[in-house]
Amino acid sequence: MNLDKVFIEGLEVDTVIGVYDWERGIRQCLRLDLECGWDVRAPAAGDELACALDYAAVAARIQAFAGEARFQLVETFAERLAGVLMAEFGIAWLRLRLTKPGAVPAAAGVGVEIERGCR
Ligand SMILES: Nc1nc2c(c(=O)[nH]1)N=C([C@H](O)[C@@H](O)CO)CN2
Repeated sequence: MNLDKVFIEGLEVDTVIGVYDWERGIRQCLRLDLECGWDVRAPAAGDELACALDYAAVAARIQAFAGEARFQLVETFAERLAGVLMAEFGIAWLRLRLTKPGAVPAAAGVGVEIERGCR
């Protein structure tokens, strides 16, 4: 079975995120890698944005979500964002990788990767 994807790679957003007191009053960077299952045959056939998954619109929604969010865990951020994107854009399947750079200084990155929905 084919699974076409629309992806956004390395999107950086600022948000309030963290479990410790010192993290509650600052904004930190999260880096997102998102893959969304989306059949591209119809948009490709018509060469029309209307039936495509508009990655610019998805990126703007992620930035707005991050701007409002105040979660403690990256798990919560990922889970809630996945729900918003699936509901608002009609995405049936997605994989979201969330990196919190610098959280563990000795590591290049730490975070979570989740996969939701049906392929
Ligand atoms: N599984 C997780 N572990 C940790 C998280 C998290 O969100 N998920 N967060 C922290 C702290 O906020 C840390 O990032 C501060 O440097 C620790 N562990």
